[in-house]
Amino acid sequence: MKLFSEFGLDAKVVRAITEMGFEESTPIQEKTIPLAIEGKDLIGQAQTGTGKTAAFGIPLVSRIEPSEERIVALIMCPTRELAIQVAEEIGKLGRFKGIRSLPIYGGQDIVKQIRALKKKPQIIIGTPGRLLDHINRKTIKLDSVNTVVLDEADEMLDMGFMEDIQSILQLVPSERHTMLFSATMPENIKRLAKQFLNEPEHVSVIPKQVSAPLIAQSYIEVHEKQKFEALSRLLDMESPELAIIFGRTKRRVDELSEALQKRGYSAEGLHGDLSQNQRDNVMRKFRDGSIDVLVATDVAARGLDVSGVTHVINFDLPQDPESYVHRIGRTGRAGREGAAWTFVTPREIDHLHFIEKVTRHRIPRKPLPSLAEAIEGKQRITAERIIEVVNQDDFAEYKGIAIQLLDQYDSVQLLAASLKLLTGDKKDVSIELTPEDPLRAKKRRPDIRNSGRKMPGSYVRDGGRGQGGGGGYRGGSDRSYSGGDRGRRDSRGGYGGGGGYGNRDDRERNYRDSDRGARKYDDSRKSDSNSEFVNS
Ligand SMILES: Nc1ncnc2c1ncn2[C@@H]1O[C@H](COP(=O)(O)OP(=O)(O)OP(=O)(O)O)[C@@H](O)[C@H]1O
Ligand SMILES: [Mg+2]
Repeated sequence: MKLFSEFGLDAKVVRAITEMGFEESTPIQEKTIPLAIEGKDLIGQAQTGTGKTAAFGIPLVSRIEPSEERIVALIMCPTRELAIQVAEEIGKLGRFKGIRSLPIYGGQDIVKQIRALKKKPQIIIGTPGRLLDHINRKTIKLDSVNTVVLDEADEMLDMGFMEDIQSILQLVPSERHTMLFSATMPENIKRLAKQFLNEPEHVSVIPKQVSAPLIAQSYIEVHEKQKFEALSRLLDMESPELAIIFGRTKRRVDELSEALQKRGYSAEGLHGDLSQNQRDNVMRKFRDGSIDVLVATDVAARGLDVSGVTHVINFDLPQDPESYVHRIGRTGRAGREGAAWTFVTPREIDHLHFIEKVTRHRIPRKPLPSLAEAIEGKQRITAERIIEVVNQDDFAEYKGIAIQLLDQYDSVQLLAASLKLLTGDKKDVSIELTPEDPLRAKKRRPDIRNSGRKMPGSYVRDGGRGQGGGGGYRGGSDRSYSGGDRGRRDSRGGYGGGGGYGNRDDRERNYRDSDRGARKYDDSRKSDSNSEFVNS
């Protein structure tokens, strides 16, 4: 591995990297930094949590002069939380060099953003909806931009964002340096991406499996109605430091976070219908550990980097393999280990197998945690908490009563009773969640398989391993999930008006929310699509 001091970077940038605690580059950083500094267009693919942000951030801040007063670089991200996080990292990287960067996202006061833009940032990190809004207001001009990064490129170029991205890129001079990054890069997206790139270099450090290797993956087969019980047992048994639980819809997230709170877990929900203030609060609490459990829709699936997340639980199976890879990738980051658990209802087993095939990773089945395992887990945690307090030795004022109690009762009895009290069992609070319909795998039409057409859902790596397979998922190129159901996006809250920006920048999957208009798919996409999955 190459040390950051060996890249020939500006000393101020190296100092910033060192202060961030990085010494050695990760593989994607080692490969992309020199190319990006040269100004080479590239598609960078590497597993979740392997430092793609710095892979584009370091060359970006290296190439910009602090005296520059125009916007020269644009980074686009699919969600607000990610834009904020990436801006934070870019800010740190450019700190000593005096590079000015600014996040621009929906839900935040636009007047405040306009004021911040007057400070002449050189790098804008934004979500497409709000960016377009500023462009229309002429508060952001892109005619000096010479570098564009699409973080989570496959998500950004997927149908829900394509039009916005196209409109934005049309305003950026074509003489520019463009870089795309993601942990997943389906072939059809790669092809599409080439529209925006100039002789791109493919930099791929995806070894055998697409998902990150330090994540222990398991699934539990469970009926819809047993899911909540399974979840609370799993949380008790595993006692995560921090956990993210993914639910399929916003309603699910609301109900689930409320149910968890009732049962005594410190949980809150995150989805696109919350106000930006609420979203910021939830993220802040999760990042500083004031809550242990974040319940979220796919709005939290991509890019978020919260240290201490030891567990990801898919309460509902994700719609597609990419979503699975990104969701579980919220743990097992930066060399740390993590655990990912997925609940699968009996009718969804085929869908799980599809995810396994595409991600090339067999997910072992585990039994539902028993009540005994759950209780044992909870007791262990309470005992650990007591020992922690004992070690702190800061309870002198309790010693008097302890001596009195020990005079009258047996010590084991006393401690067991205290443990029971502290463990705080709230199992008797009854919980009722609205059931979600299962995801179903539709039978693949045999003519597609035999016609020599490539199969969907491929993750062909550069170098072409696995090319040309007739069957299976390796040789394929068209990713096709759920024809019209995927890619619905929030079309409320248009532009122009002072308020009411809605959540245009988050493409959340509102499968069941009928108040959202499903976006029409264009014909080329349709003909690409074999409708692998339908959403019942
Ligand atoms: N060279 C490095 N040494 C140590 N830690 C690093 C290094 N580069 C990045 N990190 C840390 O690794 C974590 C993951 O980085 P980052 O969020 O950029 O991953 P990513 O590849 O973009 O993941 P995702 O696909 O989920 O978006 C961050 O906490 C980051 O600070
Ligand atoms: Mg990232």
